[in-house]
Amino acid sequence: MPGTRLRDLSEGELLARIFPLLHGTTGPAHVHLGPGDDAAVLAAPSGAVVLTTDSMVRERDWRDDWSSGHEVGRKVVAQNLADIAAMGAVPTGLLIALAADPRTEVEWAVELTAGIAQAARAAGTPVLGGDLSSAGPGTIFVAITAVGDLAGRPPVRRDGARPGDVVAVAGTLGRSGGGLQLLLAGRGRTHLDPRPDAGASPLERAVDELCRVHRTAGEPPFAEGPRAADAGATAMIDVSDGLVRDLGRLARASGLRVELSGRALAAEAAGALTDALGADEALRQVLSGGEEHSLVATFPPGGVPAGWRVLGACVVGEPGVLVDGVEPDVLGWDHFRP
Ligand SMILES: Nc1ncnc2c1ncn2[C@@H]1O[C@H](COP(=O)(O)OP(=O)(O)OP(=O)(O)O)[C@@H](O)[C@H]1O
Ligand SMILES: Cc1ncc(C[n+]2csc(CCOP(=O)(O)O)c2C)c(N)n1
Ligand SMILES: [Mg+2]
Repeated sequence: MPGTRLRDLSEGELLARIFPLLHGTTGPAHVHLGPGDDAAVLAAPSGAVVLTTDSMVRERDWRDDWSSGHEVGRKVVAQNLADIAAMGAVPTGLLIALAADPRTEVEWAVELTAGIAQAARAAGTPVLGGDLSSAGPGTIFVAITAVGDLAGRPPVRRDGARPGDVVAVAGTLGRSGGGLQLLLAGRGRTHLDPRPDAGASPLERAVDELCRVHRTAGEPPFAEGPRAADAGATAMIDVSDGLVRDLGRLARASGLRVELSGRALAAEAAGALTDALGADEALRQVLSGGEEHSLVATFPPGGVPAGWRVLGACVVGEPGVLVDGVEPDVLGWDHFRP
């Protein structure tokens, strides 16, 4: 029913459109009760529950002329699953809250739910329920709460890094931030653009890749969180607001300085990012680009798991992040001081 708006349906009618999309996510045995009652009921396999919430707001976290509802759904799930992974945990369930202007097309809410369900299914995570509310003119607010389980592992916190530990990353850096730069500059690719065909130039393919990561968060390395925990990670965080800003949080919590290698960072900037943005802006995005939800962690020397790339080390010193001994001239994202 394209053109039908939320105000044309009752809450119950909208839920009747949404529930079938979630079928197939609620299979796991630890789900005692899924959506439909006042609350869901989950087993807590290892006696501790990991909880996080992360939301997206139209115009602040996405724009309808760039991203589809489906892409927003995938991205808001990725943000939450990355926070669960960054504790060394695996996700066991998701709750969805949606508040939207009644003029919003029903099709958009259905697409959002389909995107959420696709990402939930890919991660083997049940959608347990949620809430609906209306919002003021133009406003759409999507919040997800994620539940996770540590399977007996101790949580990997931000404050456990020790001098001498190695700093390493799983997943890419700067791609989402690079995509945002391209979209803001009018050089980006939106959900409305056709995808480049096989004959597209390397530049077109690079632009497409960066914008796709911006619109969806790409494929963050969720499974690397528990893997890093098992390998003895001493501290971990997902990169949501930019490498320097998020590592700065880890450094301050742990009371030490993180020294990054300019050479390692230049290697991160090589490829699609440099093809699309040039070397200087590519490096800036590696340092400051958020929303890609890669994982950075600290490991005792010799303990870096295969597939993680070393970026630097922890040393005794004033808490903060330096690149080749110099404080980098980047800020990263802050919602209240963009
Ligand atoms: N409104 C709030 N009320 C209570 N606690 C909050 C609130 N907002 C954030 N926090 C808590 O503050 C801490 C830092 O929040 P922040 O959102 O920066 O972390 P995060 O979830 O890792 O970030 P990101 O969403 O960027 O990955 C978290 O422990 C979070 O639970
Ligand atoms: C329209 C539009 N303008 C700006 C941005 C950039 N942006 C929004 S939130 C965020 C950091 C992560 O947030 P959180 O810490 O809440 O997970 C960034 C880099 C965007 N995505 N869309
Ligand atoms: Mg986080």
